Amino acid sequence: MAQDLGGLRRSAAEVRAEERGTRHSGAQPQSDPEILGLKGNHQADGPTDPVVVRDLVRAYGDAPVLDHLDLRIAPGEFVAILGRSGSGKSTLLRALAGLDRDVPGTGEITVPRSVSVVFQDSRLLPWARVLDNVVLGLEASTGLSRAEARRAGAAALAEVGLAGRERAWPGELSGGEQQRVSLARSLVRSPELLLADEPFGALDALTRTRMHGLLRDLLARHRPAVLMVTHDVDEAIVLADRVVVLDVGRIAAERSPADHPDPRALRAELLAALGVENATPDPHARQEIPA
Ligand SMILES: Nc1ncnc2c1ncn2[C@@H]1O[C@H](COP(=O)(O)OP(=O)(O)OP(=O)(O)O)[C@@H](O)[C@H]1O
Repeated sequence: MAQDLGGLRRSAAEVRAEERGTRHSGAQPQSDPEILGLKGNHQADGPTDPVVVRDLVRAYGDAPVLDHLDLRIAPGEFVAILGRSGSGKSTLLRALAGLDRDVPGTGEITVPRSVSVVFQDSRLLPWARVLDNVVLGLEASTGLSRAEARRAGAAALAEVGLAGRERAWPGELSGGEQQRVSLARSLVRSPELLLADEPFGALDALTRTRMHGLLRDLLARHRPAVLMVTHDVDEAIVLADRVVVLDVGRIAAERSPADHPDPRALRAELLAALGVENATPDPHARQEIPA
């Protein structure tokens, strides 16, 4: 048995573990029978439980990529993760998704029962029509009938502005439309936690801005907690309740845009935490983090 998780095939062990509960405890030793993540100390958390990362360590070789990291995400909270290339952003996201079984480490992660992942590339199956991509695995994971799953999938496509495109092939859609399908595929599963790894990183500026508006609307309706990795400081400020800067696997700065008195100063503070010295002076110009 396998289940689709935002485009990822998940093993039976992962699915069983997820059904049992929501708590997993760091990377597993290679010989562990439940090596595939979401294992150990499981508890049936309710829909209002936060995401908790405690003392998380991940390392490739000697150098820690995540260095005793603590992070908490409240239900419905949107946390954006910024950091230079190699600072551990994707490693953190993969740990929360339970996709880092091959990475040595320690620590504890508690996530809600229902987690969806969106990546920079939409990861749609090219040989399946749009609606089939959205509902793939949905019956098995939710207990919906085929007709109910397809109705829910069509409604999700309508929510992302793609009503009428159910029978299109992914290759017939633009990059932005493909990301909309990817969002629909995630949201139709009513996730309590949405993990997004540079979801708009491959889109042009105008499409990206439109996607920001769409995402905000969707989140206002669905209210999952969100952890989004991005290279775009302004995207983080615009979308997130809290912006966290990672530096070599540690939190170097945290800011809540809504509480910050001055957006320009906030931007400058975040860029300074990222080690960007000559920031673009115009706050409306996008500021990407150099590698
Ligand atoms: N499978 C792997 N094997 C060895 N090292 C790895 C592996 N995956 C990641 N790393 C290393 O871990 C560090 C953190 O990687 P990670 O992908 O989490 O960084 P990131 O902050 O997401 O970077 P980017 O912004 O470039 O995507 C990097 O130094 C990277 O080279």
